[in-house]
Parts: sequence; C-alpha cells; structure tokens
Amino acid sequence: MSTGRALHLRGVGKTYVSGDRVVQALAPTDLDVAPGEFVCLLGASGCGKSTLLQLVAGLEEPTSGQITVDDVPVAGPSPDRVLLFQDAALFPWLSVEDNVRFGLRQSTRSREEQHRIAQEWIEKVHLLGFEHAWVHQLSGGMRQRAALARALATDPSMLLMDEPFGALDALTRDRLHEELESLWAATRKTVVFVTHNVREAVALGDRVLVLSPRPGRIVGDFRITLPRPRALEDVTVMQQASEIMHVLRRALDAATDDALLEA
Ligand SMILES: Nc1ncnc2c1ncn2[C@@H]1O[C@H](COP(=O)(O)OP(=O)(O)OP(=O)(O)O)[C@@H](O)[C@H]1O
Repeated sequence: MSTGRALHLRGVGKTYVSGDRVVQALAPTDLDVAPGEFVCLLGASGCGKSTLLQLVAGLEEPTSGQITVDDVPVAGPSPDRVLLFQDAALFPWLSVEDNVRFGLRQSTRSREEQHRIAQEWIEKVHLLGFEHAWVHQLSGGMRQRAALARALATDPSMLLMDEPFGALDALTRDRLHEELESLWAATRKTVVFVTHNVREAVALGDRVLVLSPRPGRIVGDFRITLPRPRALEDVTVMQQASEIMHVLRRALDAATDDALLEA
C-alpha cells in the first residue's frame, strides 16, 4: 500500500573517506516529501546539499539510514529520478532534438513516437526552431531549457536540480523560474531544488529546508504558502526570505570554524 510519500529518508548520513581524510558531509537526516511537492534546499557552501541530492539520485550510497522513492528503496540510479546541474550536461555531438530524445531511446517507443514526444517537450520549453541546433549554438538559458526538456521527456517522477540556474544572468534566470514553475504546475513532478539563493528558494518552493554547515543537518523547515506565481522582488518573498536568512545566519554562527574552513 502506498504511504503517499514521494521521498522518505530515515537516518540518512554520509561520510566520505578519501585516503586518511574523513569528511562527514551529512549527519543522519530524516525527511519526508509529498508527491508533487517542490522542496528547496538551502545552506552554506559545503554543507552537504549536493551530497543529499546524489544520495537520492542513487549516485552515492549512504553511510547510514535508508532512502525510499515512491516506497521503493533507492539502490542505484534510475531514470525515474533525473538530476539536473548548473552545467546543463548535454551531449555536444547531438542536436537539441537528439539530446531530448536520448532518454527515450531506451524505451520501447517507436521512432515516430520518440520524435513526437521530443517535439512536444521542445515546444513546451520554447525551443521550437532550434531542434537541429548544436549545443554550442545555444545560450546558457537555452541549454537549461533543453536539459529540462530532456529530463521531462522520459516522464520521471522526480526532478533533482542542483543549482541549475546559478550561472545564468538575472533576466534569463527569472524567465526560467517562470517556465519551471509552469512546467511543474502542469506536470506535478516532485522537485528537490538546491540553491544558495534564499529568495530563489522562497519564490519557487512549497517548502524551504535549511541545512546547517557541515555536517549538514536540517535546521529549518519552512512552508511557503504565498500565492503563485511569485517574483524575486515581491515584498512578501523578501520578507519570508529575510526570516529564513536569519535561521541560516544562526546556523552559520553556531558552526565550528573547521566546518566552514574545510567546506
Ligand atoms: N566524493 C567526495 N569525496 C570526498 N569528499 C567529498 C565528496 N563529495 C563531497 N565531499 C565533501 O563533502 C562536503 C559536502 O559537499 P557537498 O558538495 O555535498 O556540499 P554542497 O552544500 O553541495 O556545497 P556547494 O554549495 O559548495 O556546492 C564538502 O566538504 C565536500 O568537500
């Protein structure tokens, strides 16, 4: 029977050991995310945000605890949990359309069906006319759109986004916020979105989780109920961001100098 939890972490911790260097990146962590929820993860550099995403993606194994996605234990990567990075990580030797179709090739769909689905997503991310373009011919924002189309074309249940818009200029980032929000509203994918930007987290999230400096622990869990769509410069977004900033600062102040220096 389904528990109604898209993501469930119990006691999930991660310690990296490389040579004689031992780094506890994530303290044992509990977390439940509901299906379709948009969760933003905030925290200082090196606090274990990417580690948490990699664990959920199945790219790293936890040192302790258990992770389930849709009630199934995570035992490795799955096309159902797609990870998107700041670097859109498209294949430069493939056109936009072939990049978007890439994940569909593993499916049993016919070539025509793959083409139709790819076109549909290319249109949804506003890249019509660029189907045959090469990756190097796209702007940073267009690359992120193509990466989003590639991710969504395979119909995953969860998007794991690691600072996807961190390298974009402010105007492009604003556009992509709007587009991501409307794609999310239309598809209701569960999203875990890592960012350093408090206002970005408030503008996008149903929930904002604040991680302490390393080893990361969840020290704040804010529900954002402001009406959507939200803009970074909305007064209400700024007010909520400043409340969260306060919790982030407190967590930083409480951290040992070692945790911050070694991050
Ligand atoms: N594969 C690895 N081997 C050893 N240490 C690692 C590895 N990956 C991450 N770390 C360490 O674990 C800690 C947490 O790293 P992580 O990348 O998860 O943090 P982050 O919050 O995502 O940081 P940033 O915001 O700077 O991207 C850091 O001290 C980092 O150096």
